[in-house]
Amino acid sequence: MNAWTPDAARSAWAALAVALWLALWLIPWRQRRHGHIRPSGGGAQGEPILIAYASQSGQGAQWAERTAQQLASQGCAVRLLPLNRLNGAQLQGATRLLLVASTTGEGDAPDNAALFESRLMHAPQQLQKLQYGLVARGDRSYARFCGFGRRLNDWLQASGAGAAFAPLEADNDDPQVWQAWLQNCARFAGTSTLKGEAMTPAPGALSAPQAWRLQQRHVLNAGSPGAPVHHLVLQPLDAGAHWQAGDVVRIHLPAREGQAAAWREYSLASLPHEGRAELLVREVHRPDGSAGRGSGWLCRELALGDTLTLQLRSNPGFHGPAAERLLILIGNGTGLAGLAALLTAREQARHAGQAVAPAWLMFGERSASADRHWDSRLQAWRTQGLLQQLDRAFSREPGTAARYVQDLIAPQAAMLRDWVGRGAALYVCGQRQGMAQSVHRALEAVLGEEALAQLAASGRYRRDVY
Ligand SMILES: Cc1cc2nc3c(=O)[nH]c(=O)nc-3n(C[C@H](O)[C@H](O)[C@H](O)COP(=O)(O)O)c2cc1C
Repeated sequence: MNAWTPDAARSAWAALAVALWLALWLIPWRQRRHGHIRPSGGGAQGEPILIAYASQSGQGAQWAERTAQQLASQGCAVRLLPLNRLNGAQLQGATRLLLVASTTGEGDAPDNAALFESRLMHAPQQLQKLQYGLVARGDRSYARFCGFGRRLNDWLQASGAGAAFAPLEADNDDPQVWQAWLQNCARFAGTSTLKGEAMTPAPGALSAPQAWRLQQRHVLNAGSPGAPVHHLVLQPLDAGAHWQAGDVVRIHLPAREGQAAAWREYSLASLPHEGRAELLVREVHRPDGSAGRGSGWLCRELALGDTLTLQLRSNPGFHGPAAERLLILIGNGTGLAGLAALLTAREQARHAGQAVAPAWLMFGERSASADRHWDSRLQAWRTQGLLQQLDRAFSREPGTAARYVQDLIAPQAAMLRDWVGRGAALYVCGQRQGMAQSVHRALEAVLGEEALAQLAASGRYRRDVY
């Protein structure tokens, strides 16, 4: 379970967006206080219904937002917030709570709910006054389907809260579960039946499956003590593939003997104007020596020229800040792909004549001689001034030279504070366990827990970790 602040960046972004939307369209500004959303008709009395969400890539946050919009349009007072924003005292005082709980990792809580889980869910609380409704969201191809939502429901039950309706489980955006959820929420709120707007993915959230071809593949880190990292270049067979920096690709792994078809996600390192998709894929070797399903297929089995099926997935939680904002990028291993996309976007912005603020990259790998992935690319960005500062840490160097990426943070505390003081955004990409947790702690030590939480809440601290 990763450590995290009360406000995970991507869901905070979604919360800000919906708060703005609601402020503009649903309610007079003077009726909005401390996140409480009261209907313009003035029909609802008493405490607003809390709508809390746990969402990593934003789909669950969208469910919560649309639920809030629908209830507000029916005259209910609602308050929308990421789960980390709820503390024990608020919960004990609350009477009505709706929860949208997605799962990430291996049955884990999303970043914007992890703190809630670690602070509150280790033991039952006194929640006898609370009535709640819950929809758990996940993907049935994962072993721990809806793992976090199920744990949350078990804990609410153990804490004496009353389920207003049987908890629902949705395989991604399952439209039937969405309809059932909306109807249950309407009954829970005591409003007339809600409209049941179809929960199709947001425009562009997930593209239709497309055929692409494997054009190039080579190992970037020959001689590394780590597993091989492959640089893959894919070419679309048809025109019209669109994505932006921060987005991910979902690759279809065909069914084969004893194994159903599956999907695997990878960060896109390139942008569509380059006419190709670049990925970094590290070979996974299981303890029994066999190859990981996705990496084995992509790095070993697929031949150059072969076609594959993929979908492009919008990942708004990791879309870059405005080009004129200072940018601090932190990551390790194949996380460089997601960070490189953000730098490529800045390079493109500069070519388009926009003012671009400098970036600073802190990157961790194992070997100083073998693991300088994409060094020439990084050096070119330095020469262009896009990358003002490049710091690398290598963990398998002899003696005191061995450092992890998180070890780069404390020695540069003054510069980091200065950049953040001048408005820098922090983007972290790579390994969740280990790297992202340690980087988070190091950033907290330098910037302060509260300040980092504020950065997350305002969308200036974002992570794409796996
Ligand atoms: C890296 C990753 C790990 C995931 N792990 C799980 C899991 O363990 N169990 C599960 O049911 N779903 C899992 N999912 C599926 C997500 O729960 C599902 O895609 C959901 O729609 C994401 O919702 P969100 O956008 O609110 O985060 C995972 C998805 C990703 C990208």
